[in-house]
Amino acid sequence: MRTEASPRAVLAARRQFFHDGRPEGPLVASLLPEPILRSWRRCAERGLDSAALPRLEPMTAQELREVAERHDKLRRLCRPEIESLYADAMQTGCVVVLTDASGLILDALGNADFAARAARVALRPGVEWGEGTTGTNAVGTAIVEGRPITVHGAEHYYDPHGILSCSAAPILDPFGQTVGALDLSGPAAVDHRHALGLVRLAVEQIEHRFFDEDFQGRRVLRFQSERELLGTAREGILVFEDDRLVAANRVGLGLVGADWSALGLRRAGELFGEMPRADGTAHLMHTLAGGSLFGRFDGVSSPMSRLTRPAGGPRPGAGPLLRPSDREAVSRAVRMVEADVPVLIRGETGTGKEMVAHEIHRLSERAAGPFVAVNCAAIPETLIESELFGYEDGAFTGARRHGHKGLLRQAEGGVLFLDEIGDMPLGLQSRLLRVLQEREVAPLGGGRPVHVDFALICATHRDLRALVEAGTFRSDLYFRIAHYTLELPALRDLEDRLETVRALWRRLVEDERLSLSERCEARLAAYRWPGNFRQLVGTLRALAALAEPHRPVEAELLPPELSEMATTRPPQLPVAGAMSDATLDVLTVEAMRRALEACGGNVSRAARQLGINRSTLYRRLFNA
Ligand SMILES: Nc1ncnc2c1ncn2[C@@H]1O[C@H](COP(=O)(O)OP(=O)(O)OP(=O)(O)O)[C@@H](O)[C@H]1O
Repeated sequence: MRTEASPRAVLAARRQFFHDGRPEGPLVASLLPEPILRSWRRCAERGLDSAALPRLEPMTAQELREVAERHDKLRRLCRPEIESLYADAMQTGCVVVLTDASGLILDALGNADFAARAARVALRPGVEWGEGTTGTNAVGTAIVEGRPITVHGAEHYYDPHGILSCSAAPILDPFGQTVGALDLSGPAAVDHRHALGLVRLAVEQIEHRFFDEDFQGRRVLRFQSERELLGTAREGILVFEDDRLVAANRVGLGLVGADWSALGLRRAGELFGEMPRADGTAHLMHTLAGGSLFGRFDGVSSPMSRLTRPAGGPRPGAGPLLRPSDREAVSRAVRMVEADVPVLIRGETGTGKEMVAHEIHRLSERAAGPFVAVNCAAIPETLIESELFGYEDGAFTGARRHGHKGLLRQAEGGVLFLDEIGDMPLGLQSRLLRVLQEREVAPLGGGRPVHVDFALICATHRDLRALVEAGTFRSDLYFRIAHYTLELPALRDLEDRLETVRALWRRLVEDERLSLSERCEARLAAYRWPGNFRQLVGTLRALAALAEPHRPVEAELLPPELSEMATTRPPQLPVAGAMSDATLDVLTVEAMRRALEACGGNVSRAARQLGINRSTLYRRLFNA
């Protein structure tokens, strides 16, 4: 990843960037590796002062113990690699560092002399090395960039960190979520040229180990182009359930030319000509793209125990992209949830409210409990009460004559997510308030109140305070649920839209041979995105489906409407009634989207299925 820059060149770039106030100066762009420059820009935009000391909030020993316990599985899975890197670190005067997904150091072991010096710049357990707080550094920047990186000496954002040379790689779980980072750090004065390679290999082993633990007895395909690599950490792994791809490692996705967005969408038959027999022995197999591989299929699917993401997090490969400031807000929200304080998420449609709620749940100590999402605007008013609070046997006749536990009780031990809370009818608001105060639910039909234990996250695109003033939302409920409000900005309000477009592309498209041209990126960044992240993600997925290796997607592929729409009002959904042209249009485009999704993003196949040609499908999806 790192293209070498001499220490002197970095110092010159540093002078120009930080001291001469010329961050766009020619030296900066020509002398610095691109990921470092991107990171400096992000830090500068956040207002971090490179000459100051980073603001640190080390944890108490008790807090650290609790965090370590929470990450017990990650630490256990990483132990063999940490031990072998430790031996190396002792000799080369380094420390091995394991962090969680936010960059919080869980373990730091190695050479005592260097560890003591490193501790002076707070490279020690209990301190967060996320890029947002600690500036450009290998751990934080690897997590933000989603790939391994070395940050050497003066490439660090903060001056005092110039004594370090660090190489880190993010650790991804089998669903493509970053769960931590592994780092090897040593003194900048010493050459650590093998550090990045060692860390990468170690992370490959760790990611491979996830599959021994979580997927016993599942339909796991292990494959490689050479038979000898089967059984090693270099083997590709894909896990199927009901024939659908549900988990993978990076090697496996790379071998079939897919990325994390394939999880949950692609079927085995769309990847391979024929699957090998599930007899645990190696067979020759062929990808649909014409490649030959050796594969071994293990295990059988058990229909009784469905595989769900551990902790019920967001759909694989589609976890939220969080800017450093959002990440901090999410960390605070996690602490709120853990302290049983309700969290309110506010943002326009498509800004990621539900994804962020999932993320808060996933990171919280309630992760092992359920995540129950209720869209208050989607359930008919006549049903919402019984759906939420449940009902006793015999409370209703007909189909609902048998009792129902209710969604509040289904969230027991986990998180209840009330989406569009602003649409909750007033009468129900009083009942909800009572439940929150008394922590008890009384089912309809006169059942005994039952104690409930759930954390509450609410979301809305409305201005709840205005609803309170208008008398349609209870003020006491508002004050109960809005102790901590997390605002998700509209995409058009982000200053770093270009960065966001690039970062999302990197997340969605694992195949590094596919890219967007600069003009295309600029057009995407300039657009207003009335549908926010949802719309941008859909657009990038469509572009990825059209992209060809080593040929950056040109802006010409974007229809002119994309930029024209930027200055117009967002299109209004048609009102119910006669089937207007606009309604037909919406339905047509929806059918196209569904077909594209069903075909795993394969535009040609979706077009064939719909009986239209590829360019029509493409044009219509973009014009939507
Ligand atoms: N931060 C993000 N990173 C990556 N993708 C995102 C992000 N936020 C949203 N998305 C994309 O947008 C889609 C919609 O997100 P989500 O349902 O969380 O939005 P929302 O704000 O709850 O929308 P609505 O108000 O319409 O329910 C997601 O499925 C995902 O593809």
